[in-house]
Amino acid sequence: MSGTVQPYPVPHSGQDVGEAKDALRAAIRAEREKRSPRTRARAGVEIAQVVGDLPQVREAGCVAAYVSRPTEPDTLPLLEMLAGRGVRVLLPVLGSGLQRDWAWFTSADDLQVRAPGRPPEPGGPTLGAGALVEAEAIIAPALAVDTGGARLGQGGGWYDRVLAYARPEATVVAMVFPEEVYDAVERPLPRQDHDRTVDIVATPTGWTWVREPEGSGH
Ligand SMILES: Nc1nc2c(c(=O)[nH]1)N(C=O)[C@@H](CNc1ccc(C(=O)N[C@@H](CCC(=O)O)C(=O)O)cc1)CN2
Ligand SMILES: Nc1ncnc2c1ncn2[C@@H]1O[C@H](COP(=O)(O)OP(=O)(O)OP(=O)(O)O)[C@@H](O)[C@H]1O
Repeated sequence: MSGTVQPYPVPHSGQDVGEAKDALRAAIRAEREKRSPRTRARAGVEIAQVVGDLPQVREAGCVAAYVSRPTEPDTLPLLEMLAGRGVRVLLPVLGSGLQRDWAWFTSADDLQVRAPGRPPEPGGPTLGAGALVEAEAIIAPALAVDTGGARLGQGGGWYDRVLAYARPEATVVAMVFPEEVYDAVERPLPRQDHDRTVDIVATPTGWTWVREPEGSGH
């Protein structure tokens, strides 16, 4: 057992949804700090298998993904698996602010932290925010996801904004550690109007729909 817990800070009176999100982010980040580099590396290998086997990813010619930061599940095994299959992989580029842009994954060696605190980024030409329309599957980072599709991110609103460029039928897959999947009835994640829901949550141990697939009749 990893010994990690599922934080759910009790909201106090007068706290708004944004503050509740921040309290939860802080608690989940603290749990993430406790995982060893070995656990995180193993999670990366396992989650690559899980996500790589998703039918929506197997069928995709273009996938948008991201380069993990130190406490996130490692995404490099997934990036290399997809590239090895000949899938085109879009990666976030933040530019000087938190601008939303994309560039193609070419190789692990090309990924570099280009500003302190930022995720590693590819060095190739940027393609504009709208390049996301190419992706048939979108793998998004998250701190937590609930079983109703709510996603808690790092708090920049980057994905909430950039998902406006996704094609409507693209499948959005959030990747988290198993303890970060929340029951939408017992422990719903704080949610705001601008929050974009995700379709699938993937962890190193498996994946599940968190939103009814189109045409499921529900
Ligand atoms: N791996 C990864 N890539 C991602 C995201 C993510 O959550 N994880 N994002 C999800 O949306 C976007 C980037 N979001 C970001 C949001 C905030 C900061 C940020 O505040 N950075 C601070 C330093 C923070 C630190 O040191 O930890 C800074 O730039 O000053 C950076 C990226 C796109 N790429
Ligand atoms: N579509 C949007 N348009 C304008 N502002 C937005 C939009 N989405 C998010 N924001 C703003 O971005 C900030 C962070 O949003 P939120 O807390 O939902 O981030 P997050 O989804 O956790 O982060 P990220 O997507 O970067 O991982 C909030 O102040 C919010 O008002």
